[in-house]
Amino acid sequence: MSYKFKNISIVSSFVCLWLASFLTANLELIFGFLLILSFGMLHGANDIILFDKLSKSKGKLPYLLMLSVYISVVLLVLFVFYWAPLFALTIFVSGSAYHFGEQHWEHESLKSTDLITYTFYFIYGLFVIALLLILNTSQVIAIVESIIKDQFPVVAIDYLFYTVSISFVILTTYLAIIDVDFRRRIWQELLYLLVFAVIFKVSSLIWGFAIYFIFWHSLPSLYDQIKFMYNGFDNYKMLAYFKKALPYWLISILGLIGIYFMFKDMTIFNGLFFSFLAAVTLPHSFLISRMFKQVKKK
Ligand SMILES: CC1=C(/C=C/C(C)=C/C=C/C(C)=C/C=O)C(C)(C)CCC1
Repeated sequence: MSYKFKNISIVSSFVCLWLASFLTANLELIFGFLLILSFGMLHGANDIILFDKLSKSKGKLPYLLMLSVYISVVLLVLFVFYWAPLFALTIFVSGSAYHFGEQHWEHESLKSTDLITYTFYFIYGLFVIALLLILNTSQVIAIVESIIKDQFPVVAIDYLFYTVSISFVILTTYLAIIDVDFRRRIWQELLYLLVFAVIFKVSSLIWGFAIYFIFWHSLPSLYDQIKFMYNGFDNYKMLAYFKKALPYWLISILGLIGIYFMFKDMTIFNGLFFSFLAAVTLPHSFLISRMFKQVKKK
């Protein structure tokens, strides 16, 4: 993550942690969804424009073609969620893990092979997700069971957490041995992980997820995307990004409001919401990874 953002992320996290000390569970849920639906969704709302920008370097693609490819991928993921939900959930969590890790570490240019670097992105992201899940097991189980429409054992989350923790310790130790810069940074990064653990433990699942997702992922990603799309960052460029994103964002919000009023049950809504999030996250993770690679080539 660009270091410009670290201070904003840390201060915002502590403000939200302080809020958690007196907000009721219901208010945490409302504010959590407000954050996810605003900045969280916004950071993915320009994916089609990003697709355009990434493909332009190779030759122009018609807008309708890109839109159709994008919608087909989203529908395909939703279809897999319907037919093989556990498989789809596993792919979603794995893709998200890589995506979180890449956003967090991309700016650090680790001095290792591509394979180790990409594996580290994945394991770091999965460690953050596993931490969130193991500190909120009962709420997670309710949502996962609503997605897979079957029982889900708590031990699966325990196994995930312990396996990922061991892999994370091994990889981190290895990188600390071979890379001096990484060795210098790692204490600060471990401290952030401790802050995440406190946030996830004290907050409800959605509030804890929202704090990480917005302040440690979406805002830094928005900054990187604006810099990439407009060759720099200032208030005008930010506004231009928001204007472009507005129609896509509105369509998604209206769709989700529709789903909420169709079911009016928070557990079913959570299940559908995460399936929807997964359907847009997989193409999003792919596009952002391509964006980072293109920036590196420049
Ligand atoms: C919190 C949570 C889950 C994981 C959500 C993830 C991993 C979201 C990732 C979103 C991304 C990466 C969005 C785009 O940038 C589960 C496992 C569904 C269970 C219920 C609670």
